[in-house]
Amino acid sequence: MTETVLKLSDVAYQWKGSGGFSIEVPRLEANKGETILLLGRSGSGKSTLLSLICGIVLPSSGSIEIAETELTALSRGARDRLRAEYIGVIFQQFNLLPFGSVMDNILLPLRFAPERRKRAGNIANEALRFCSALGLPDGIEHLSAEKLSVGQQQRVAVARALIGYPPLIVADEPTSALDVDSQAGFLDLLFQQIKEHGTSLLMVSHDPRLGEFFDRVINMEDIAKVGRVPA
Ligand SMILES: Nc1ncnc2c1ncn2[C@@H]1O[C@H](COP(=O)(O)OP(=O)(O)OP(=O)(O)O)[C@@H](O)[C@H]1O
Repeated sequence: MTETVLKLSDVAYQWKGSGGFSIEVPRLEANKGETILLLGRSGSGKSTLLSLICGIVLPSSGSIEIAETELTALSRGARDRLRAEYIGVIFQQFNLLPFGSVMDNILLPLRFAPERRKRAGNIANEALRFCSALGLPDGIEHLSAEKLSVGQQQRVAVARALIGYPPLIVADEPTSALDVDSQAGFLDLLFQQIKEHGTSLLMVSHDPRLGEFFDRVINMEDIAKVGRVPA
């Protein structure tokens, strides 16, 4: 039987306030090991959908299951723990702690996720293994994140998302700052790592050219109905 890592049914959400953006997603699923590119124009609700999937905001109705756990039934603290255990997140701006070392940054999600920490084994060795697999230079683990180039920050963000092998990686336009060649190189590295571990990937972009790298391409307009709450 196919394992479902992510399952949304009849999800509805609206940002507060008059004229607030509203979104309805009848159905979205990701299977174990599946890579999905979610395409949509600016303002189509891609980041809002990722915030729902990550449990940062709660839908007003509907169901969101992560690794077969119903996210909407959990308290805020329990949702944060679920996210830390089961989802590796790569943000658009990478969100590294600027004064933390590369090692601190990579190990950060494990602080809040005891199971994931256990899965990672020897965590310092794992962090170094990811640095090397992602083409980062030896010794970089001691540098503070603010001293890194954009490309290096991006690789550290990937190592941080992958450590401890969460079953789902959620990435919000991680290639938007890169030229086309660097984008392909970045996706190669990311895919090598996730394919080895049967990790699922949901990546958001507005660039349809990236579609060839993914098992499935989904357009926001095909899965979501969006609008504005009348003022
Ligand atoms: N924190 C927030 N508070 C209120 N409204 C918000 C908030 N974040 C997003 N929105 C609303 O949701 C709409 C959709 O934004 P969202 O960031 O989800 O789209 P997107 O498809 O990710 O866009 P982009 O490609 O430009 O990042 C926006 O037009 C905005 O009005």
